[in-house]
Amino acid sequence: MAATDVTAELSVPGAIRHHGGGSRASAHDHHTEGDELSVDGEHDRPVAGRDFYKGHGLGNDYLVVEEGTAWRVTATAVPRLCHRNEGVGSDGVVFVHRGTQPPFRLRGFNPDGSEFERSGNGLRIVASHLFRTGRVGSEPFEVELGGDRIRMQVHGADGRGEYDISVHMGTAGVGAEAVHALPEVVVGEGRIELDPVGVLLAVLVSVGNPHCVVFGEGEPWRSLDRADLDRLGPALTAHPAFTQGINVQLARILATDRIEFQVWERGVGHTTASGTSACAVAVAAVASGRLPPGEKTLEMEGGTLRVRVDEDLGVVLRGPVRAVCDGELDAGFSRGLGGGRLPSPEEG
Ligand SMILES: N[C@@H](CCC[C@H](N)C(=O)O)C(=O)O
Repeated sequence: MAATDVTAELSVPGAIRHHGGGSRASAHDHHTEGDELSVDGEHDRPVAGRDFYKGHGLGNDYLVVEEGTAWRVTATAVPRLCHRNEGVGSDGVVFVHRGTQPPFRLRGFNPDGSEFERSGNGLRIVASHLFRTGRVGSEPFEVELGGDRIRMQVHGADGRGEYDISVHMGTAGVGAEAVHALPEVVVGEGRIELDPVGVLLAVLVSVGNPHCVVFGEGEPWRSLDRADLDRLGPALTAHPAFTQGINVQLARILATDRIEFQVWERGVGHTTASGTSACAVAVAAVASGRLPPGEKTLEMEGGTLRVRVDEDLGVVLRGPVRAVCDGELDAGFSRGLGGGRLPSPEEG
C-alpha cells in the first residue's frame, strides 16, 4: 500500500480539549450480580476486592484487581487508586472477572477513569498474574477485552519475577474510519509544520484501540525531542476529529527492522512504553509502505518490544513483564473509593 493511501492530514489546533471518554466506556454492558449500590450513576462499572497485583512492561505499570465486593471501579475511584502520591500509583488498572478457566473476562481503565479497549502491556501483565497464581501455564490461552477474544502465551518465567509474554493482537485497521475519526480528517499527503503547530501527516491505526502515528523523516523530529511530544500529544489526543480520543506516537525509522518512538497515551499522558503503541507504529510503517512486513524491534524510552506484522496486518507483540508487588488496599482507603457492597453468604 502506498503512503498516500493511509496518511491523514490533520489540522492541529493550539487549544487543548480534555477528552471525556464517556462514549467508549458506555459501549460495555457488563453487570456484576448484586451491584445495586451506584456511584456517580456508573451502574456498568464492576466491583473489585481489596487485593491487587502490580507489574510493569518497560515502566508502563498496571494494577490488576479481581472481582469482589469492596469498591466500584468508577471514573472517580480509578484516578484515586492510580494517583502516584495518594494512591498505589499506576498507568492503568485491569479488572479480572471471577473465573478459574480461560477465557478470562477483563476490563481496562486509564488513570483518568476512562475505559480502554486494548492494552498490550496491561494484557501481558494480567498474563503474568494468571501464571503466578497458577491459573494458566505455558500453553496459549484466551482472554476477552473490549469485545474481542485475544490469545496470549507465557513463554518463560525466570523465577525472579521476570516473564516473557506474547499477545496476538488480531488484524490491525488503518485509516480514519478505523479510529472513528470524523470526516474533517482529510486523507491525503500533508506537511508537518512544527511552530506554530499547523498541519501534520499521520497514519491512523487501530489495534483494538486508536492510534495516531507521526513519522519524523525530516528535521526536527529526527531527535524525538520530548518537548514535541508534550506539545503535540495533548493537542492530538483531544483533537475534535478523534471522537474516541487517540494515542499519539512520534516515530523514527532506524533500519528495516528497527523503529524508535515516544508515546503520549489517551487517558494517561506521557508513558515510557506502550504495547499497543508499539504494534501501531510497526503497522503504520508497513501499511504506509515505509517498511516491508516482518519482525520489528520497537525502541521506546523504557526499552524494546518485538512486533511481527504480517502482509495482511495481523500483529503479534512480545516482550518482558516484571512483577513488582501484590498487596491489599487499606480498608478505609478502599471504602473511600466507594461503591462497595456487603458480600453475599456464598462469597463470605
Ligand atoms: N499502555 C497501553 C495502552 C493503554 C490504553 C490506552 N491508554 C488507550 O486509552 O487506548 C499499552 O501497553 O498498550
